[in-house]
Amino acid sequence: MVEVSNLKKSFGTLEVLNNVSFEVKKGEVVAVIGPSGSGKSTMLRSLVHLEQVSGGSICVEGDYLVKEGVYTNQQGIKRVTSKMGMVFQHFHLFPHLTVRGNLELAPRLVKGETKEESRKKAEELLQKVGLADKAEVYPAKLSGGQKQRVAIARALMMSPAIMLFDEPTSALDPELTGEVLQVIKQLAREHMTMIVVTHEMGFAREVADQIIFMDNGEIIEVGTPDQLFLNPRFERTKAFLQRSLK
Ligand SMILES: Nc1ncnc2c1ncn2[C@@H]1O[C@H](COP(=O)(O)OP(=O)(O)OP(=O)(O)O)[C@@H](O)[C@H]1O
Repeated sequence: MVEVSNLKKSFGTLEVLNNVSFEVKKGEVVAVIGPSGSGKSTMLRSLVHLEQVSGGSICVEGDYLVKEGVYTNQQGIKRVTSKMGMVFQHFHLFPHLTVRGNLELAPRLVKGETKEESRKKAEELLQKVGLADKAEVYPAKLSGGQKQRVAIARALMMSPAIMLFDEPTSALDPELTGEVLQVIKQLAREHMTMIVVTHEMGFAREVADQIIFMDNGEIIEVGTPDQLFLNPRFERTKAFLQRSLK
């Protein structure tokens, strides 16, 4: 469903992605782990064209965003990026809109949905993330966990084929991470295809079909959670996990 090959990206002289390649199959949950600064966010942001890569290919459902370093046209970029919903560490909600307004804006503007259509969908999704009673509330009145659940519902409003999460719980107090992880787990049970950059090792182990371990702009090891957590062959991941879990 998602094929990434030989991605390259530098910021000035700093090489941040060095020949990153991986594949995500339909319905799969892929967790991306690795030390701070290893290029995880940059890789994820590249998929939705928030970063421009200097080489490599990104193909989603057979549609290329970039092929061997050459980007498709504007229309193609829109088509590919609209297949993906992105959730950021810091929520990025519109502060001047209510929860309902945050959810309904893009479907109305981008997809031309009617008020009735977008309202019905917003109500269903707020129910799904446990915030049916917050539709008329402004983001400032919500906890971090609630804001992130709104951000997830907002991304789902566009009916993406794949959801991307960039450290969705890193900005939350520990007692609020559970409610957000529960929503992501529910999506996994519904076979939503997802790529989740995370420092939550327990979550990665429980939910992911594949774990990608990145370090220094490279994918070092890829495997199932059991392989990465238990098999002595995956030495570098294990050393990282031991440091993280201390
Ligand atoms: N816009 C930018 N300009 C310059 N350097 C950048 C920019 N964005 C990221 N970097 C650098 O690229 C490297 C990779 O950053 P990235 O955020 O992708 O890492 P990460 O693995 O997601 O880290 P973390 O877990 O801390 O979020 C870091 O050295 C970072 O400082």
